[in-house]
Amino acid sequence: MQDLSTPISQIALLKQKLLSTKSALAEITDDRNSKLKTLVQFINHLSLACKGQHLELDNKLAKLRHNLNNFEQIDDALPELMDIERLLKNSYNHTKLKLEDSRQGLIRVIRQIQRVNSAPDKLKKEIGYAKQDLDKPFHTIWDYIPKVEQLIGFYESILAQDLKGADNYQILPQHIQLAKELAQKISEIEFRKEQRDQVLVLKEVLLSDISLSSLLESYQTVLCLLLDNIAREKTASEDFLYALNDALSIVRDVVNNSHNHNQRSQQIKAQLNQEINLRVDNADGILIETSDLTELKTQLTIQLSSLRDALTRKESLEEREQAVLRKSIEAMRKELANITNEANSYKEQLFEHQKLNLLDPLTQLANRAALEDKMEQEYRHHKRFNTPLWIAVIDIDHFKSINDNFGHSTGDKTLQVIAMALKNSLRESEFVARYGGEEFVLLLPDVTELHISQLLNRVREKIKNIPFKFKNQRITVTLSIGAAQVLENELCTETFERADAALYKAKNNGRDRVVIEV
Ligand SMILES: Nc1nc2c(ncn2[C@@H]2O[C@H](COP(=O)(O)OP(=O)(O)OP(=O)(O)O)[C@@H](O)[C@H]2O)c(=O)[nH]1
Repeated sequence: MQDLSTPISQIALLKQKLLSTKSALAEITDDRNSKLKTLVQFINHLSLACKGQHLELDNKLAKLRHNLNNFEQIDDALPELMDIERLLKNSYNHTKLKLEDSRQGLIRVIRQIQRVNSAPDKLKKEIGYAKQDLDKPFHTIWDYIPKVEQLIGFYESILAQDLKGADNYQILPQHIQLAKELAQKISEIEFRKEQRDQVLVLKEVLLSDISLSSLLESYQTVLCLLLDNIAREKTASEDFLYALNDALSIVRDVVNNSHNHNQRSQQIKAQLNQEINLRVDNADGILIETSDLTELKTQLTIQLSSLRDALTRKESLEEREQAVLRKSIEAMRKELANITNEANSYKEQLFEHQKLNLLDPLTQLANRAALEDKMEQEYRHHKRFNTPLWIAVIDIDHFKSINDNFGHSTGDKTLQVIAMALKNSLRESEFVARYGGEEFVLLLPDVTELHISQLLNRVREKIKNIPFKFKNQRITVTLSIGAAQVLENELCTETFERADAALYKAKNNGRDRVVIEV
């Protein structure tokens, strides 16, 4: 009998082996599935990461994602994976080239930023470090983006810095000088009453810490004010011309009417004269031809009556003529009177304007233009009669500190008081003008060398003794004065320069003094 235990045990063994093989297979399948799942996830993430960079790569990844579920083995995906690997490699090389281009671009930009002088030192240092950082190549786009952000930051800082100082940034000494000159010019121009407040504010702006934009605005405002005045003057001239034209048209019509009327009267008069002559001739004929006295009387009475009638008509014609003539003359006289009035008021306006153009509006002293006229006049007189003529240039000492400490309008009032005092300290024949700012000029004819110093020191003392009180503070205002006499063969502009040089000496020697140039 055969031993049955062996096959049974073999079957059991085989069964066991089968079971363990099954479980190994299940393990392998699980492992494969889990790897496939990981691969699918990886491909998904890769697709997402690469999306939009390379169309072919996008398509290949999408296809692989789809096929992975159908592959029996991962190995089946190998050809596609290799293909994708090739594409990824190409894409990486391309990106590397692009990144290198961008790095060079950033180096160029940073060099430009380094040229901006207005950047503060700290920022310049940071820019220098950033430039050194750019020496290393970029590996990914993430190396590139922070650098771009850094550069934008530099630009922002520089821009903010420039904008902060933009208003004052470009104000240069020559702009401040321009502002001062404009302030002086508008002080010399006579503006209309309603413009004066605006001009005062403008002057205040021009003489304080002015920005470039305010300077430009001030120029624009002055220009507008002047254009407005020119337009008004033009309108006034036009009005006058229209009035003149109207008056002339009326006079022309009157003359034409009276001429036409006169012609008609002449014709009627000629007819009347003819008629009168005819009546006289008739009377002559009747006298010769008629011998019968009664008949003669009758005929002559008829002729005389006609004659009287003609004469009466002639007389009334002449009266009418006279009346028309009187009316014409009256109309013309009236128009003439109107136009004379218009012309007078226009002349007055012009004269006032001319006068105002020669006056300094703030101090009401003669202005620089008037000084030049007067200087010419005095110079001619001096040449003709060989009389002495002195020019003195006066400058208020430390006037800026009055403006700075007490305000511009106090400065203006001080100028007005000093101007009045200067005017009052001179004789009728002497002349004072505001030359500009805080400078005045005196023309002093007929003063001897002996007396000039005395005269000018008296003026200086007079101003020094004015009890100015600003903000409850007693202030003494002093003058420096330089003077020179017109020499033989010297132009008065040359004398002026010598007087100005003397003033300079007076300032340098300590102010509050008179220096006579000899
Ligand atoms: N209030 C006022 N100030 C004026 C006018 N014109 C000029 N100024 C001011 O006069 C001052 C002149 O100043 P500076 O030329 O420096 O001379 P200063 O302060 O008088 O000093 P020294 O002449 O050296 O003694 C400036 O501050 C001008 O703004 C004006 O019409 N009104």
